[in-house]
Amino acid sequence: MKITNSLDKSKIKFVLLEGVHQNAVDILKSAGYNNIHYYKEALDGEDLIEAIKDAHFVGIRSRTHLSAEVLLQAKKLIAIGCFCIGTNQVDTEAAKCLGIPVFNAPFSNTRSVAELVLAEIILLMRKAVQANMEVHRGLWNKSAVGANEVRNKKLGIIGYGHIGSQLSIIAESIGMQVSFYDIENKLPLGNAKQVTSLENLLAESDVISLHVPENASTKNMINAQRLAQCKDGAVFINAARGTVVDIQALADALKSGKLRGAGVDVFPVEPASKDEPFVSPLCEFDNVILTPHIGGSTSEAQENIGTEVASKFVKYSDNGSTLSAVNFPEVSLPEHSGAKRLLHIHANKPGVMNQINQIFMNENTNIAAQYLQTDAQIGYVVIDVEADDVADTLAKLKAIDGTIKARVLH
Ligand SMILES: NC(=O)C1=CN([C@@H]2O[C@H](COP(=O)(O)OP(=O)(O)OC[C@H]3O[C@@H](n4cnc5c(N)ncnc54)[C@H](O)[C@@H]3O)[C@@H](O)[C@H]2O)C=CC1
Ligand SMILES: O=C(O)CCC(=O)C(=O)O
Repeated sequence: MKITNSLDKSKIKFVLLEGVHQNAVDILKSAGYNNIHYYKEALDGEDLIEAIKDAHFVGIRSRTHLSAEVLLQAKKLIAIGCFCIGTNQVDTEAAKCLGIPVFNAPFSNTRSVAELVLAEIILLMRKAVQANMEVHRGLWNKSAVGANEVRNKKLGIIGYGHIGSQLSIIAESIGMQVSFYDIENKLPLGNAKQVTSLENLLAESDVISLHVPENASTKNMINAQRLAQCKDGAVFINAARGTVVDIQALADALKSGKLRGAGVDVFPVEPASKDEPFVSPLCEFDNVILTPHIGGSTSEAQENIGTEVASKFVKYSDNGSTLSAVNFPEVSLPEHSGAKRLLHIHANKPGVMNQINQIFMNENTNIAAQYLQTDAQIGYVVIDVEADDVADTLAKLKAIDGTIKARVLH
């Protein structure tokens, strides 16, 4: 009989929240994981803790908040998957210190966001958003005043990453002149130009679009002072994160007529479900497109994300690979047929690796391969051994001072 020592696949519990794409479920099932608990909505508070307290893998989108306190209650958690780009809804540092890698899908919905933004730019520049509201109310106000083509207009992109750079290309293809501001030096695509002053970008652009992540440097990056620096009559788009813009300052800039209009997909506080009402000072404006954080919500994007993140779960569960984890030492591993694979996550302090290797020396076990990556806080070592039964070895590894997690793979 083949001894495996590892957890039976049927016992590995996956909790998928926020209606992630069916592809994710299919991929897990085809890899032999059938213990899948699927929720259409986000969960919070006690409901969230109850759902994930004995889960090994948790998949979320942007609405579920996994704080350090919540993670501490999920004692069996092996990995988290954000079925989106942003990982700001997870305390990724706390997860790392608990030995939990966080995976995401860094590209799969970027085209969808860029397309939505482009559509909003055209509609807002044409005043078609107000026109739509007026016609719905029975008002036939046929006018060219304040309506413009986007051809030859200046688009200023803040954050020239995966989304900003794609927007740059498609906006240029319809004749816009693109400049961008980014804290990093970026290769300008097409005829785009990088500028070093955010103030100048705001002053020169007919349209401003934000594509930065949520972090300390971007919190309220667009405030009353920055909005005052914008060109009169500019269009303003935020499909990045709600915390990047002072929402009251944006409402004031719309009320005063400083801005021609805005497209806003993300908000400082977003309802956790469709049962909660949406409240915002932006609701009163006809010249503002408000969308419920749907920048990445297309069939194409969700299907790709479902495949990408579920595949990362399977890879980590079956093989131990942490490639592309956002918070964890990255190890890309070959197959381990013919060997038992032990995974050990530990505090990165002197002596731990010595103790690990000592165990194998004392047992006289042949190490077929060893892979180690560390960062300032943790070390992740993967050891392939030629042995049938590693239950004792695993117990000894778990007993080493500084061990965060240890497991053996199928
Ligand atoms: N509305 C939606 O449904 C979606 C929203 N997003 C949001 O869009 C953000 C951007 O996505 P990607 O382009 O894929 O990210 P990315 O990481 O590829 O690009 C972000 C860019 O912002 C730059 N940046 C960071 N801090 C900055 C600062 N203080 N000033 C100027 N530039 C700064 C970075 O250097 C990088 O080039 C995500 O972090 C996410 O929050 C992403 C997908 C869907
Ligand atoms: O579609 C989602 O759930 C979130 C999209 C998003 O904001 C992201 O990918 O960062």
